[in-house]
Parts: sequence; structure tokens; C-alpha cells
Amino acid sequence: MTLQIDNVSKRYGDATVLEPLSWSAEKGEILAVVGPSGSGKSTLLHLINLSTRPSTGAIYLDGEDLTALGRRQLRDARRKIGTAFQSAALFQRRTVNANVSLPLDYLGVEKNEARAQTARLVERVGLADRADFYPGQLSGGQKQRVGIARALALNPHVLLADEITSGLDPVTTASILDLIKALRDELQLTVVLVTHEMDVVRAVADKVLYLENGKVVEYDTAAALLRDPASHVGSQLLNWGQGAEAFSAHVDPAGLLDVLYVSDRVPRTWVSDLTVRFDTEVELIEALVEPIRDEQFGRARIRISDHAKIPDIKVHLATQGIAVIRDGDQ
Ligand SMILES: Nc1ncnc2c1ncn2[C@@H]1O[C@H](COP(=O)(O)OP(=O)(O)OP(=O)(O)O)[C@@H](O)[C@H]1O
Repeated sequence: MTLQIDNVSKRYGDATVLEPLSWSAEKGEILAVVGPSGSGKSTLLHLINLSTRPSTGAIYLDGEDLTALGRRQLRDARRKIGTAFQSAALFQRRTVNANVSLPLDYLGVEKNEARAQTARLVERVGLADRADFYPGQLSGGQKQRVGIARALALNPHVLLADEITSGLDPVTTASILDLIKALRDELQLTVVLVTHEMDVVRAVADKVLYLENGKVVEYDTAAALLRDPASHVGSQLLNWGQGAEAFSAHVDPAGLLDVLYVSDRVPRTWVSDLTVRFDTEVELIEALVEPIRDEQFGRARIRISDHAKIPDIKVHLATQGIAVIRDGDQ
């Protein structure tokens, strides 16, 4: 277990900004933290990198309780956590190289070693030909790459990323997320990524933590949340929000089934197959396919004319790898 958050909360005076929460993240895991503005996402990151002290609870990194460390030990432990910020937060009067080497300079790392580490990271994030540029001469995506390289300067085990793709166009966002995934694989990083963009969650999240008013409302793998019809994150991931509401408002929900499947694991003809196999009319009311991580998730709403056959149809769908996540008769 790399990172373990145990009963951590944060109060400012009388205001509780984060209720006690617990979760853990393994080596190589990407956790997306989502939630409305003011729900406590950034506060959670500040607690993990100990720029803010928790009001209660403990934060374990590689088994060590960071909240129990003295000042000197804490300084060492904090090197294991790198943070990349929204808009990259670069020093405008420093070049790319100088921005990346900042944490190394600050720690007094020997000059040749610092230079080599900086060159390696700048090259790794694809900016070797921009090493002597100033932030004002870079695109938004390039600035983020600098911020990521700087966050990795001290070879951390954990990378915290706060809205690092906000304001970037979709193509640049995708390239930054590809970089994060590649670095996660190469360095076995644990990544905690705060974002308000569902596209980001779809592309990279192993697990999702959904906060509302400082409380954890949902916390699970992206796949499990997708399968949960009551999950807010799940319906957002599939762009199914309005459809899900329409289910309850539907004139006659009898005979309706919402199903979820991984699209290349089911026969393309699954709807017409049902008609033939069960000798009943099966109407396809809505369907969509959404790429999530490396899989194509399909979600569909069908109506079965012969309600008596629904129990058997559900059993059959399960054997086909199609999960019924909502049944209009229930
Ligand atoms: N130093 C502070 N003193 C008092 N209240 C604070 C402090 N820092 C944050 N808060 C409050 O904590 C709450 C959560 O803030 P936080 O920045 O963590 O939210 P967020 O989910 O990251 O929001 P956003 O998406 O808008 O960045 C807010 O109501 C904020 O006003």
C-alpha cells in the first residue's frame, strides 16, 4: 500500500471543510478526485502533501505516518510526493530547465547531478528542444509538461495533480493524460488527480472518489461505478444523466431494461438475438458506446413486450456478459 488516508478531516475554525475520510491507493494506481466547486478536492491534495495539517487522522506513505513526523523527517518524507498544479504555476523569469531543477537546487543537490536529472526529465516530457525557453514562450500543454517534470524532480512515489488539464483543448488534454499514464507505468507512481472533467476520469481513472460538501459520496473503481445505476459518477461517465432521469419519468416503465456491457465482448446482434430466442418483440430505445480507459462500454435501454419472459431474458443476458443494471418492474 503506497498511500493510506486514515480518518483524515479538516476544519477551519468552526467550518468543516472535509469530514473524516479514509481510502488507500496502491503503487501504479490512478485515483481521480471529482466533485463540485468547493467540495474539498484541493484541500485533500494539500493534506496529502502536508502543506496543510489535518485536524484528525493519519496519512501513511509507504507505511510511515507522515502526520507523526518531526520537521526534519517530514522534509525528507515530502520528497516522495510531487505536486503538479493548475496552469503549471511556473516561474516566469526562469527557463524550462531552471523551473524543473528548482526542487533540486532548493535541496542543494550537487550541480552535475541536478543538471543530468533535469535534462533527463525535460527530455522525457518531450521538451528537450525548449529547455532554454521561458514559460511565456510555451503553449499551455508545454507549460503543463514542465510542471509535471518539476513535480518528478525528486523521484517521488506519489504524484498529485490539481486540475492539470483545465483550459487545455481535447487533443492537448489527451497528450498530457497519455504522458501521465506512461510515467505511472515507468515509475510505478501512485497518482491522485483532481479534476472537474469527466473526459479525464474516463481516460485515466482506476478509481474515483466523489466529494460533495467535504463528504465522500462515492468511492470505487470506475467500472464498478458504471455498473451502479444509483451512481452519480457512473451516469456522468456514460453521459447517461438525462436518460437515467427519464427512466423514472417514463410513462410506462414496465418492460424496460437498462443494460451495460463491454461492447467488443458481446455479439453485435444481441438485441435481435433476444427477439428470436424468446419470441418477443424487443425494442431498442436508446444506446450509446463510450470509450472508458481501454474498453468500449455500451449502455442500452430496451423494452421487452412480453413481460413474463423478463426473468428468463435477464438470466440469458447475464450469460452473454450483459449486466441488467435497472429493471422497470423493480
Ligand atoms: N485556508 C482556508 N480557510 C478557510 N476555508 C478554506 C481554506 N481553504 C479552503 N477553504 C474552504 O474549503 C472549502 C473547500 O475548498 P477547496 O479549494 O478544497 O474546494 P475544491 O473542491 O478544490 O474547489 P474548486 O473546484 O473550486 O477548486 C471551500 O468552501 C473553501 O472556502
